[in-house]
Amino acid sequence: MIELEGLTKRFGTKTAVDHLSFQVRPGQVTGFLGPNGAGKSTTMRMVLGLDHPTSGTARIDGKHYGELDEPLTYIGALLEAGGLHGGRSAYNNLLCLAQSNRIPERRVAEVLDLVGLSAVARKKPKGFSMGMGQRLGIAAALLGDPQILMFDEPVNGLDPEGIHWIRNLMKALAAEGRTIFVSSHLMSEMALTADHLIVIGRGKLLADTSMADFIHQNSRSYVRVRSPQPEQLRDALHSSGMTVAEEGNGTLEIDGATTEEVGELAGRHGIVLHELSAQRASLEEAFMRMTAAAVEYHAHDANAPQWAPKGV
Ligand SMILES: Nc1ncnc2c1ncn2[C@@H]1O[C@H](COP(=O)(O)OP(=O)(O)OP(=O)(O)O)[C@@H](O)[C@H]1O
Repeated sequence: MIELEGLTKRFGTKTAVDHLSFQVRPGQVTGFLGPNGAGKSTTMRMVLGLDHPTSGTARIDGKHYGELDEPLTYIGALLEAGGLHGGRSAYNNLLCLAQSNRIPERRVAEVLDLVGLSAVARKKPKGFSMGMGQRLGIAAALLGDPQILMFDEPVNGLDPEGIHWIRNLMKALAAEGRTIFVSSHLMSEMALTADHLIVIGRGKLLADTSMADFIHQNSRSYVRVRSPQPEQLRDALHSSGMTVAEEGNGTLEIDGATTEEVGELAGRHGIVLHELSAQRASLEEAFMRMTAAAVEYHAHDANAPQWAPKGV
């Protein structure tokens, strides 16, 4: 388990992480979400003892990272800036790490096989594609067979096959009872991967919730209907007590109704429909609403937050 208590980091006058307290539990994938610059990487770096907190603590199974004997056997991490040696073969990179953590050499071949890099084990990572580099970083994280794994934006820049592979790997590791903590700035990606969500904005905790609750609370369901007789349809819907919003072009949105109810009502009144569909507002929209006030960089002339995926 990873435990944060009042974790705070200031860089000069800038507060990157602001009194964060939460726990990351075993047996599930916990998504760590927030806009660019929210403080996700800084938080992860403090968990790994790479940045020192201004105040507060980050503990791994009750200990600071520096107090762990052979830390790779407790926690493995894939950070954005990979720490691998480009001029040394993939195999030798992992072998160095294994030796400094008293991990048996046979484990190097095992993890290379696990991530599908056995065929290029003797090649140097400087010639690797982005996807192969990510796989090698994951092999390094898995080397000590740790119970806790932390991935910082692992799908950035990957092709769909690579994204699919990482997603399934994280789920499989969680199903083995491990603690998986993965950061992303994309709600849509996390919706497919995480069981639990921690959302931050400007270094502050905004939500700590199960994915199921987040979806339940934030996804609005409604019926969309389009008719060449919008006035008659609106009056019929109103008189049956439904809440209707007009979207232009004869399109109406009805909250809390089913397509059956709306279709049958239109039929009873002899109203022609050109569209009748059940809709669900995207989680990305809910996430953007939640973090809008906490987004660090806004677009110049729009109210919408700047939300460009990194590396795109
Ligand atoms: N070494 C540093 N010196 C000064 N400011 C820093 C440093 N590291 C991070 N920051 C600032 O702290 C804030 C949080 O950055 P951090 O990289 O942790 O955010 P993030 O949520 O991981 O964002 P991203 O998704 O862009 O990586 C940002 O404003 C960043 O500019």
